[in-house]
Amino acid sequence: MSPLSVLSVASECWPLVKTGGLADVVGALPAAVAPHDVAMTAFIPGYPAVLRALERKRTVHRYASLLGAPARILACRHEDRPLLVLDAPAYFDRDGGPYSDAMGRDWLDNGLRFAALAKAAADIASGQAGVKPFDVLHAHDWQAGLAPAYLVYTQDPSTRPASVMTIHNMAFQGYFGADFFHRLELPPTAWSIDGVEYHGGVGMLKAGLMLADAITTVSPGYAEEIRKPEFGMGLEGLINGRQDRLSGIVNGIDTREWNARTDPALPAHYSAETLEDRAANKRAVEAAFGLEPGNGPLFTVISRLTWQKGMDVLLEVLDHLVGLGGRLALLGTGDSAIEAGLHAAAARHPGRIGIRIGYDEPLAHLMQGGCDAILIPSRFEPCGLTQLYGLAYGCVPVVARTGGLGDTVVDANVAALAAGAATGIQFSPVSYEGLSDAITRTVRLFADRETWVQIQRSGMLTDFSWAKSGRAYAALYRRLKEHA
Ligand SMILES: Nc1ncnc2c1ncn2[C@@H]1O[C@H](COP(=O)(O)OP(=O)(O)O[C@H]2O[C@H](CO)[C@@H](O)[C@H](O)[C@H]2O)[C@@H](O)[C@H]1O
Repeated sequence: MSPLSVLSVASECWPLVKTGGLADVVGALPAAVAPHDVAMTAFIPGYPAVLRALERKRTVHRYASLLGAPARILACRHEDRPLLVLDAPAYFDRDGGPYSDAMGRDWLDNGLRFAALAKAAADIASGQAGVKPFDVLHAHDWQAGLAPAYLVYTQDPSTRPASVMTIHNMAFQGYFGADFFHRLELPPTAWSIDGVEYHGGVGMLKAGLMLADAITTVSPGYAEEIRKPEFGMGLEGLINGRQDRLSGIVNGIDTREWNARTDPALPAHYSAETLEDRAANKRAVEAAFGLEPGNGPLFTVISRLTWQKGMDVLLEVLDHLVGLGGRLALLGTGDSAIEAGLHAAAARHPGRIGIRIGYDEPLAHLMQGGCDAILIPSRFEPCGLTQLYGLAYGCVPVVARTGGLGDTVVDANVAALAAGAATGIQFSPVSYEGLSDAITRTVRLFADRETWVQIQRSGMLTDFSWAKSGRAYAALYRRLKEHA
């Protein structure tokens, strides 16, 4: 059996470019599916940092005009895997982040930038951009949402590859006005409710969900939730209509990057058998955040500071957390009102609450390796990775019972504790009462050392690697190829 070839297209890919969990997953997938005879090539935009980081790039295809601007497809190897990059200076040669300028303002032409990525992906996957055709095109989130549409409307149906659309976050849909349609170089038939049209404009995620051969999301729990209006964000009707194409495959974590035995960001390495060695990491977190020592749990939060992540509710419970003897080390960026609230809380509780506004990958590793519990009060969470990193590092997750959080953390209820199966604390609803009760439970459990260590160990011994999910993606690709 020859390996199945898959082109995975996304706007982020760890370690080259990352703003959130999408990058972790896109970066880890090629290695996850490789043992199952799937050869995956990632395809990402040529942001300046990406082009700088890559060596020995060769041009495999040139566009005089890709949706109006010249572009090249570059091929290279990165971390021993094939990688394709869209070098289109008019779209991607800019300072700032992948989606916004240095001030955090979204680029006005984000629709066109990522439509160009999607169109190039469809050309590559179909063998029209200087490389061999692929069996399957796997598109991630709205930025790649038009790729299945370009396959359907611009490629020969008898030879085009199968497609998968993965939802990492339904809240971002890539919606643009009707005028935008004329920039896409799609045939008029694409302007239809069964195509890219959505509420009188262009829906990029909607197009992918409507036209891909299969839809996945990143946990079974979220796959169920998005069928309901509270979570479907307007797309629940479409999702229900295509339910036979939908499945939930839970994210794994890259156990080479996240390994407490070897992590270069940790002053002290440890395992489930040597948890006492974490103490040195805790001292390092306390020093980094200006925290006084204490007997209660040291909580951490590593998050985008947004409504999705329940960070407004976190602000409400901070006095309660400190009142119970807890401390908090928080790392994040996001809404300015939430950042201001955190600064105020840190000023009220010096030595008890320390915050770092910004993005810092090594610090995130240290916090998982030194703090006692990670708070994740998300209102919705397609999968969530920080609870998985917490499990792997003995940093007990305290999570809202939603989406992938509910699927991956075993609540420390009486039965689970008796069975030695508990790995964290779940709570519901995401409100002052819900979260403050969860913090109270955590403080009590933490005081019972034996029980706490058992919870930490059970988490660390859980299999959160990509093994199972890599197999599930490979099986899906294979089914699609067979039924193409
Ligand atoms: N300030 C900071 N400094 C350093 N690191 C930081 C950071 N803030 C966040 N991170 C890191 O960014 C990642 C966040 O991943 P999540 O899965 O928790 O959420 P996100 O909403 O970005 O992802 C979306 O996609 C992923 C992938 O499918 C889903 O798991 C998730 O539910 C969905 O919302 C983690 O690796 C975390 O450590």
